[in-house]
Amino acid sequence: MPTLATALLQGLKDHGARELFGIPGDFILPLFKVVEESGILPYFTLSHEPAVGFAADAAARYQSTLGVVVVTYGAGAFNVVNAVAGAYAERSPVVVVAGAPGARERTSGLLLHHQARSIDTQLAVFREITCDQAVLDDPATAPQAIARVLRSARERSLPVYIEVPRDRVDAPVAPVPVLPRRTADPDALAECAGEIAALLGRAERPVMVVDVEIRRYGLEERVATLARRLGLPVVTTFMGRGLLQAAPDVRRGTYLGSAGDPAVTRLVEEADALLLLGVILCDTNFALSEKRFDWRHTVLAIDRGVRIGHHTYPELPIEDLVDALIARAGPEIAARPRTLPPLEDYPRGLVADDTPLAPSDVAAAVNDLLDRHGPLPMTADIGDCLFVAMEIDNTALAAPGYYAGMGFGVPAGIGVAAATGQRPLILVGDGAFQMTGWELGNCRRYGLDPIVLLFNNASWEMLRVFQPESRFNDLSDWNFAAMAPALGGHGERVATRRELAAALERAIARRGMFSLIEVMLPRGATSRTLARFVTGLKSARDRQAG
Ligand SMILES: Cc1ncc(Cc2csc(CCOP(=O)(O)OP(=O)(O)O)c2C)c(N)n1
Ligand SMILES: [Mg+2]
Repeated sequence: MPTLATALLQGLKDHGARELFGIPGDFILPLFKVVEESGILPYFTLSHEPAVGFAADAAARYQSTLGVVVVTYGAGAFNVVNAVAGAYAERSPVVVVAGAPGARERTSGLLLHHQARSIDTQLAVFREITCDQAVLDDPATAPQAIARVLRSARERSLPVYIEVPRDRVDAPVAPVPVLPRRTADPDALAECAGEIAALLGRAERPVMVVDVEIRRYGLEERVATLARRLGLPVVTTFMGRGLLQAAPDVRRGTYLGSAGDPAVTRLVEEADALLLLGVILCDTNFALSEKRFDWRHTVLAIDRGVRIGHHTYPELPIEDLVDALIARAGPEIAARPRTLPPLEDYPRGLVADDTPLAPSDVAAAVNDLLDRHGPLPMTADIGDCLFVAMEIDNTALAAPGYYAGMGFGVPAGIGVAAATGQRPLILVGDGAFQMTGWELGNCRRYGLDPIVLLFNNASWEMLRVFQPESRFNDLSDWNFAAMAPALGGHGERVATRRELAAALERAIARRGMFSLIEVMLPRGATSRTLARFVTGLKSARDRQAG
């Protein structure tokens, strides 16, 4: 008969988890012992729990399955709150497995170490940033509780919380079942699909817009099929950048409103029907829209619901909707006779000369590199590096584009590398690197060799563009490249286009250790995309101020 620990780990694996990330502590030591000795799931420890959360989140995003963090009670669990909040905002199904005091400790009458206000404060905090929770204090009900919570994580593509009292780890329990996925009511699904087909059929200029949920539910291929069947051009949102990498025939670019490619912006804003699949209606996706949605001609499928006009179909999973629309659509039909904008042209052909580097040069150099060597999965942090990522040809990308929390980039790249065995390209600014970049020191023991592009402008530049008068945005130059060898990697500084191109080639050829390329940039210089974003935001604020 399994124990609570082995049943939980096997249950995570049966629900799609492929690894876990964590940092042990005395309240989780018994479980961590089983993690290590059972070998049910590969595990990776990092140096600080925020990184553990970011790594698990990115692993979930890249594999379209559950990410798992295992942390100790209190100090460990509270350290992962921000990463889980970001996962919630961006609909990434991270399972938080947190240690907790045992039954006898709870009644000892003493305040426990790592306890905040009450012993259950940890559960209370995670209730706010997870869609379902379970406290495994009763071996008789624990398997069903685990199954319920893991199904919630998969169905909602949101984080969940599982609390493991440390005196329950070895309790014998039944195996954790895998509960059947709850599908759409067939009649509601048929009615909804029929309504959408009619709406699209009446339209002359329909457009499909896609965002993160089509990756979370592994729908990219089916969505591309649907677009071909319906002859719909597809545009990604800012958050959805990197989606449909394998479907360049349907993809027409990324919608960035007034900050984006004008032809793509016109395609979306002049559409007479919009099919929004998995789209988060957030400011980073739509704050720069020059035209508000006309809900009479707009369909939004997200979070197991479908809104059409001003009515909603509840409990209608997006995967069922996409399948139903594909079934209704006729055979592949040639894209409607429309003049579609050319695919966005990304900067390429960087002349490797002694010109000092500007942020957008990095995009051109990376596009040239990937043209020569093939695609690499990318992660990006918050900062101008994320806007440079918008200038890199559509390659799979994990970045906190909506939640916008710094510190994500490097741990996320480590998570992708550890989970998938692929070699990621990590884009990060100096400010964000100061937060979590040191996690690169963990690459050596796991044999990971990411390539890190560190944008060093000795500045919180994204803040400076909005408040140039503030001197607190001036950072000092930490000379990060010089520290790379001590962390087990290779580091070099580049200041010209020639140096960057050569360093990238050397990094591609260098295997077995991380390669950190410190790109020296002047304060005040930003990418073209960030400059357009700032202009767009300022004019949007002026319009609102009226
Ligand atoms: C956890 C957290 N704390 C503060 C902030 C606020 C912020 C948003 S952008 C930024 C500056 C980033 O500096 P960096 O050097 O990394 O990149 P760049 O601007 O290109 O120079 C800050 C401090 C956010 N978003 N998240
Ligand atoms: Mg900076």
